[in-house]
Order: sequence, then structure tokens, then C-alpha cells
Amino acid sequence: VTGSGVASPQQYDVEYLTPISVGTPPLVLNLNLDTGSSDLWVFSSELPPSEINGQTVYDPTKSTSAKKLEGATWEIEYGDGSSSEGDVYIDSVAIGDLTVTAQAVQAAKNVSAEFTADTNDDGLLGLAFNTINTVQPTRQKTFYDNAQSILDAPVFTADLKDDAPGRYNFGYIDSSVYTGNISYLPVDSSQGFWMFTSPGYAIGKGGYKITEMKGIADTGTTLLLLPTSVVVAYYKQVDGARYEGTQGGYIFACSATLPDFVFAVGNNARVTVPGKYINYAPTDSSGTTCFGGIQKDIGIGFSIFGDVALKAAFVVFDGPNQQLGWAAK
Ligand SMILES: O[C@H]1CN[C@@H](c2nc(-c3ccc(C(F)(F)F)cc3)no2)C1
Repeated sequence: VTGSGVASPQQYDVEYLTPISVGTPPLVLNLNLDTGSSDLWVFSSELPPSEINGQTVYDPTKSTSAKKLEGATWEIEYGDGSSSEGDVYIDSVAIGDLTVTAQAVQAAKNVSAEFTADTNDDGLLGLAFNTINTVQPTRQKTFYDNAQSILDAPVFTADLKDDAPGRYNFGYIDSSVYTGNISYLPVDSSQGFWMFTSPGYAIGKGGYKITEMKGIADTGTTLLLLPTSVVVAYYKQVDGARYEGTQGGYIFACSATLPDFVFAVGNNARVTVPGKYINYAPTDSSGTTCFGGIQKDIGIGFSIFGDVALKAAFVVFDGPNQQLGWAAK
């Protein structure tokens, strides 16, 4: 079995949403597929109406295949401080032709203001490792983990694009959407993430710099968060760029030319992030000052290769072999 879902960018590619069917009859929810977490949670009829603002809600009492997981609860907090919590139902979940009949669907009873404000996002579908699922007293498996036994190949791929629809594929590698070879790196899943180490980088036409960057492939994070030394070196190449505490990062004139950022995957493969992707978005409606797509990873404990980096590559997530594949496209 295989499955495929379109990944539609929201404004400024801040996140990508994929249509997922939940329950019987199938209810289509637009979920944020997040390789940096492992909970599948949805806006639900159990929320206070004040916390719903246009989202489609899952009502388990309307799904003939829903079964309450008695006594189970969950609560999660994301990197930006947003959060949600609720209870759990076992129900059918499908992405394209791929159906998992007994998937833990975490119904939200409360969501933080950031989620209420994100009107197109009906919830998240976590694609990291089961060990960081937050359901108590018994953690639940991710959609990908549940699907592995029926998938043609036990992998999923991410093909995110700059301001254009991309795709998440499950169970196969579509060789028509990437160029050259796929370079595989070992994954350290001990913290529950798709964590890998890039051995070095280059900035624009500059020389290659050997420096280990240990980070996670995280489709749910918008930007590319890197070690301070790398970020300082990058913005030294951008005239007028400066760190602006009140904005929370590096900013520059929107008219600035940004160099490409190249990171190594293994010892002889490279991913080139076009400078255009690193001119992330205006900081205000005047559009004179722009916010950088590369920022510091301070306080996280590792780097985060978010959408700014991932949309420059075709990425293969291979759980059973604990490896990440990277290809140009
Ligand atoms: O926690 C790490 C795991 N992956 C990253 C992630 N962050 C979000 C997120 C989505 C939507 C919102 C909101 F709508 F603005 F509230 C907030 C955070 N989704 O994945 C960070």
C-alpha cells in the first residue's frame, strides 16, 4: 500500500497543510504534518466554542468507527510556546489511498491562542518517533509507525516547495521528483527526533567550512535554525544585516541580495538553500525590512533544519533503517 498527500503552503510558507480523512463517514481535516513531534491531534467538538475560529472540528460522536480510549489524556507544547491538550479516540485515518484503521486521534479540549488564530490549520499529524508521543498513561503510535507494516516500503518522503504545493508520499520513493542520487545519513532517534549531523557548510561562493551541525529535520518548524557561529558568518555576507532583539532575530533591507547557504549531507553531497528562501518575509506592512530565514538555534540544544532548508531538497525518512535521505530536485 502507498499514500500521497499534497502539502499546501500557507502565507510565507510559514507551514504546509495536507488533507487527511478521519473517521466514518470520512471527515477531511487540513493537518500540519510535523516530523518534529509525534502526536496526531485535531480540533474537536470538545473545545470551548471561543477557541474555535473557522477550523473544521472532529466530533467523535458523529464517527461510527470512533472508540474512546478510556482514561487517556495528552498535552503538548511546541517550540514557539503554543500548546494543546485533550483526550483520545481510536479511529480510522487516511492520507490518499493509505488508511490506518486503528489510529490514536487526539481530540483537543483546549488549544492556545496561536492555534485558535491559525484558522486554516485543523491540527497536527506527528511523524517523529513514538517515544515522544504525549498520551498518558499509555503512549500511542504515530500514523507512520502504524502504517509501516502495510506500506510497500517502510518510508515516507517530504517534497516541500517554495510558495507552491508539494507532496508527502508514504510507502514509495518517486524517482521523478528529484535529481541525482539520494545521500543517506544515519539518524540518532534517542531524543525522538530525526536527528543527523551535517559535517560542514559554505556561504555563497565562499569556501567550505568544516564544522559539525547536529540538528533535526523538522517540517513543522518554518525556519533554518543554526549554531551562532554559522549564523554570524552568514549575515556578515549581507550588507546592512543586523540582529534586532525586539524582532527576535536578524533583519535586513528587503532589497538585500542574500547568498545561498550550502550544507553538507555526508562527505560528498550538498544541499543548496537559495538565498531567495533566506529572505523570509517583511517585518511590517511597509515591506522595507525583512526577517531572515536563517536564525540562531540558541537554547534548543541542537539545530533545526526547518522548511527553509527542507524545501530545497527531496527528503526520505526511513524509520526501520534509522536513516535520512537527501537529494537535490
Ligand atoms: O515543537 C517543534 C516540533 N515541530 C515544530 C512545530 N511547531 C508547530 C506549530 C504549528 C502551529 C503553531 C500555531 F498554529 F502557530 F500555533 C505553533 C507551532 N508545529 O510543529 C516545533
